Amino acid sequence: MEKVFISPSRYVQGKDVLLKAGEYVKKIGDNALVLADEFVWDLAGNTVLENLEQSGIQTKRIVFGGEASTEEIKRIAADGKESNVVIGIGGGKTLDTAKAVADELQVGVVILPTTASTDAPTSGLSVIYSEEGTFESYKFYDKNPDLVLVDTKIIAQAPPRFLASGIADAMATWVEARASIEGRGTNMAGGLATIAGQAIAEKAEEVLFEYGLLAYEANKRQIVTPALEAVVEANTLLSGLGFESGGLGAAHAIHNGFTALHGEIHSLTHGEKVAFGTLTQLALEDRTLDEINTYIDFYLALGLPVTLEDIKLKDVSDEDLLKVAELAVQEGESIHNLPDTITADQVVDAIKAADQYAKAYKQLVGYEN
Ligand SMILES: NC(=O)c1ccc[n+]([C@@H]2O[C@H](COP(=O)([O-])OP(=O)(O)OC[C@H]3O[C@@H](n4cnc5c(N)ncnc54)[C@H](O)[C@@H]3O)[C@@H](O)[C@H]2O)c1
Ligand SMILES: [Zn+2]
Repeated sequence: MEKVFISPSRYVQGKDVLLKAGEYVKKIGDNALVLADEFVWDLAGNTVLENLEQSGIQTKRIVFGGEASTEEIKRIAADGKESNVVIGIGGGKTLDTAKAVADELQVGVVILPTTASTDAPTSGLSVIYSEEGTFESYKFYDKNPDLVLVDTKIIAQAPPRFLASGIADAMATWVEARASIEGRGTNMAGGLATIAGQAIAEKAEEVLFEYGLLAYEANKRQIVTPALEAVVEANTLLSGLGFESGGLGAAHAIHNGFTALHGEIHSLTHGEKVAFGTLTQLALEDRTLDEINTYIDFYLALGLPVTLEDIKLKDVSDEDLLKVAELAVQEGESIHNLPDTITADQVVDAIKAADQYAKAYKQLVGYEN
């Protein structure tokens, strides 16, 4: 199989870069379909819209309903017949929907994340859910976004929980890419990982261990610091390129399985569920005590969930865990990139092991919730 590496055409990051939206977007299109949810329209959308109009770009304002579902994509695409560029402003689901609409209309796409909560901004794919929020599929595109514009001032003002979630999503990147590379798995670009894909995934983890906690503190004070800039880049660019061109493994497959359960687990962010999925993958892979404890310790410092209780599954039944595991090992899931053949039974045991290891660690260090 050949090696493949893909990426967005342009990535711009810095304080107040949203105020340059018009300047950058006009190189891509002059008639924009602009998508954000109600909250993000007030937060940043209206400012961007004004800026685009000042640059002579025609705009159409769309309110995103909240789920990256096939129905929502169709509804929005029907409004975009005259547009030659789609702009998504907000969190992962808005951005995924914007990419899908742009693909449907076969026009350019610009991504303006207002949080660093996921590595969705740079990828050439969307994660599609049912209207009820259950994972359905990955939808792949011919190209990645034309432009990703990341305003660190806006991100510094978002809740720290979002940054921590993005750190968790980005911490999964190297754990999963390493497993996929060891298993000669297929990356999200449809090939083997390049040296670049591998190096970028590995660098994401290095930056996060070095600056993650400093950035989290900066975010609590809503300030932009070099550490925050580094972590926003690690969560967004390094993790985005790293997972897509490095390869996914078990953590995301297990996350996808969890989305099928009902109840309180739905109040968790994508990154929070991925954090537990990552600990589960480490247990599945037979990593050492030291290595596993390093991750648990880092996650606890960031307020991330590490046990089943933390992900609102304290009393989960074996039947539900088996359901999660069966979805995680279904055909086409990224868990099959791992070197060994993984069964649902092994996934159930790994989930319980991850839960138990974290409980033991909390007890060891006298951690109190
Ligand atoms: N396509 C990809 O490559 C990829 C990668 C990772 C994750 N994802 C997807 O991303 C989704 C998760 O995204 P998410 O975690 O960003 O959640 P989300 O998109 O579901 O929700 C984000 C929420 O945060 C709010 N928000 C946005 N900016 C804010 C700000 N600055 N301050 C306060 N609130 C703000 C929004 O109004 C929204 O309610 C999942 O569907 C996941 O599958 C996709
Ligand atoms: Zn993710």
